[in-house]
Amino acid sequence: MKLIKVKNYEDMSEKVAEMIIEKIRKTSKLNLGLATGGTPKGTYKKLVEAYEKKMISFQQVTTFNLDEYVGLAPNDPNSYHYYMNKSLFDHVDIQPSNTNIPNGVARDLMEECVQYDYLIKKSGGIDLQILGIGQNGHIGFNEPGTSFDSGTHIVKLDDSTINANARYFNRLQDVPTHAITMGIQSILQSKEIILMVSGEEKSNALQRLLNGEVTEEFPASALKNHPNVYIIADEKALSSVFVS
Ligand SMILES: O=P(O)(O)OC[C@H]1O[C@](O)(CO)[C@@H](O)[C@@H]1O
Repeated sequence: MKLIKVKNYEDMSEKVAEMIIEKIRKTSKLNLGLATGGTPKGTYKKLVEAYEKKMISFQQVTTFNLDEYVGLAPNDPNSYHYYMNKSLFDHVDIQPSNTNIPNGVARDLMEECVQYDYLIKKSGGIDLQILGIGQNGHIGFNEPGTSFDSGTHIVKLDDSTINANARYFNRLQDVPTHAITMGIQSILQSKEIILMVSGEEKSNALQRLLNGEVTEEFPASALKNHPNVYIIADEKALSSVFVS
C-alpha cells in the first residue's frame, strides 16, 4: 500500500480527482468503481468542475458502485442511486446505461448479487476502485467478520454503521438495517484501488490499517493483500498513526 499524505479534505478531494482524471484521459474505456458517503463528495464536485471546464468527458466511462441500502428505491433521497445522480451523474456526460449500482429493491436480492458480480466480470473488471472506510474498518458495507472470499452479498449493518450513517437520515429508525454490497473479493479484483481517509474520526481505523494485522475482523486490512493500493489520507486522519 502506498500512503500519500495531504493536508485536509479539500486537498484529498483534489488529489483523488486528479488521479481519476488522469486515468480517464489515459484509458480509452475505463471501468470505474465508485463509493458513496461523505468522503468522496468533494472529489465528485471536482470531477463535475473538470467536466464543466471541458477537461474530461465520461462518454467512455462505465461505473460500478459498491453498495446500496436494501429497501430504498432509486428515487429515495437517501438511496445511493439518488446520491450518485445528484453528486455526479446528472452533471456530466456519462451514459445512464453505463452506470451500475446494486438494486436494493430487487425482487430477488440473491439473484441481484449474482448478476452484479457477473456484470462486473462481463465488462472486463474494474480498472480503478474508489473506497472510503468506516470507523470499524468496513469497506463498501463489508462489516467486521466478512469473509475475504465474499462476492456481492446482503449484509446486516452493524449498529455502529447505522449510528454513523444516521446523520444523513431524519431519524435513526429510518436507517435501513441491511444493504447489498460488493464483497471483499469483488473489491480486491479491481486492478487498482484508491482508499480515501479524512478526519479525526477515521484516525483509529487508519492506524489499525497501517500498523495492524490482516484479519477478517478488520475488513480494510484485506487491502494489504492487493498489489496496487493508494491511501490518500489527510492530517487529521493521520493524527493517531504511529510512524516507526
Ligand atoms: O464516507 P463516510 O460517510 O464516512 O462513510 C464511510 C464508508 O461507509 C459507507 O457509507 C458504507 O458503504 C461508504 O459509502 C463509505 O465509504
